[in-house]
Amino acid sequence: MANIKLTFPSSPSSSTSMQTLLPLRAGFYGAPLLSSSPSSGHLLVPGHSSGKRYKLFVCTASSTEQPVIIGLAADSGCGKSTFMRRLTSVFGGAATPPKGGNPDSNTLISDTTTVICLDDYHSLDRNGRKRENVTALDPRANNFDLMCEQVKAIKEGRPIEKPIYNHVTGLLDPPETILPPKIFVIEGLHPMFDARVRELLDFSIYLDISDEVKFAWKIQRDMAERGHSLESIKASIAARKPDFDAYIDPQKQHADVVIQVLPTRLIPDDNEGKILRVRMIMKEGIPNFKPVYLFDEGSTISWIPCGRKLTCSYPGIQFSYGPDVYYDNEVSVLEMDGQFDKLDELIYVESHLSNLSTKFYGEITQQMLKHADFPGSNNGTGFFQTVVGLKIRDVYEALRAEEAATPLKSAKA
Ligand SMILES: Nc1ncnc2c1ncn2[C@@H]1O[C@H](COP(=O)(O)OP(=O)(O)OP(=O)(O)O)[C@@H](O)[C@H]1O
Ligand SMILES: O=C(CO)[C@H](O)[C@H](O)COP(=O)(O)O
Repeated sequence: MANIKLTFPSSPSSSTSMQTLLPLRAGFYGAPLLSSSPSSGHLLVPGHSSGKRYKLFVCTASSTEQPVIIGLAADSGCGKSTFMRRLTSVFGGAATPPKGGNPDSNTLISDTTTVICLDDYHSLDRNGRKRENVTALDPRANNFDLMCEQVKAIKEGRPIEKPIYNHVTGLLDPPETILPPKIFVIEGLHPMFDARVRELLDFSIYLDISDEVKFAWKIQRDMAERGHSLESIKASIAARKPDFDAYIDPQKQHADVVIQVLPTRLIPDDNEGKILRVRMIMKEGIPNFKPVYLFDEGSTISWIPCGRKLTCSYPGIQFSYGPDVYYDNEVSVLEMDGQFDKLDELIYVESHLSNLSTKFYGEITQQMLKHADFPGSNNGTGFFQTVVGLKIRDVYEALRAEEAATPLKSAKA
């Protein structure tokens, strides 16, 4: 059987560089790599007697990089998309659906990051769920074997043919090809449900939106923007609740960071859900992750910022910080209740926090100002989501550095 030499442009653009080809990625097509030469631009693979064609692809990730896998769990309509937009912005570049692909794809791709939505692993489409009388939250409506197999493949640097759940038609569409990126985010209902998938995550986040706030957000979006009636929104939340409690909510015990969103305590009996108390619950002892702290690490602190330095109208703003225990795990909790009026004054708060993982003074404030129009930019939801974005950058850089320090290990992995 003759070997095949695949030749590349001699001066490849940065996005099609030979150096971006991974041995493992070539192997995916049944073509184990015999040799490669970035300088002369070739890749040698064995010929195939069956006449099967090799499908050639080029990835934008660097050859020795193993993708970092991030899990983001939350119920539908709880701010996952907003969080993802903040995250991809930290790494630079906008995230867009795969070019030339299915217009109803749920995937978002930016220079460094690919975000897939786990709804794509629904094994039952809308009709199937109706027939079987199960919700999309029920594990029986989802294919965890395939999810596990494909997340593992990406982690090992191999592309996948991922199904697409079409939210417009309620049907399962033909699959799309996903190439291993530098950062692979799996977002949706169940990223931490299956222990095998959980094991593959390098970092995990759970967006924990209280029922009151979820209701307020649903009304805002589904009633104001999508024309749903109040009764139908209430009915949809009630119908999901038992499965949400059984299958989605328990995942928060596994998350490295939980962003909990609650009604404010600054206004007695507030039920508008506009002013929020947001808590960032950060697990201690997670590799490459240092919890943020206020003033003094490990102390219990309550802080009402000076009104002359941080303008905030009624009901004001209050921070607290301290150690706690969450599902038997030691955690640090940073809390912000209330909202700020002038986004640029956030620098005052930023300068009082430590372990923020910023690269320069004021980076968080700059990020927040960049996306002032995103929901939650004047309160703790946007603030803490931005902090977690920087923490993910930290995890990514630390894993890259570890890989660089042990090149043999990463080549063999
Ligand atoms: N931090 C926030 N503050 C106020 N409202 C918010 C916030 N985050 C999200 N929302 C509201 O919730 C809606 C849904 O947000 P987003 O699209 O980010 O959620 P999602 O989890 O991706 O939703 P889905 O899974 O249904 O696509 C927004 O349109 C907005 O109305
Ligand atoms: O919980 C959800 C996650 O986004 C959706 O309700 C689920 O994916 C089903 O989608 P649809 O309502 O479009 O059939």
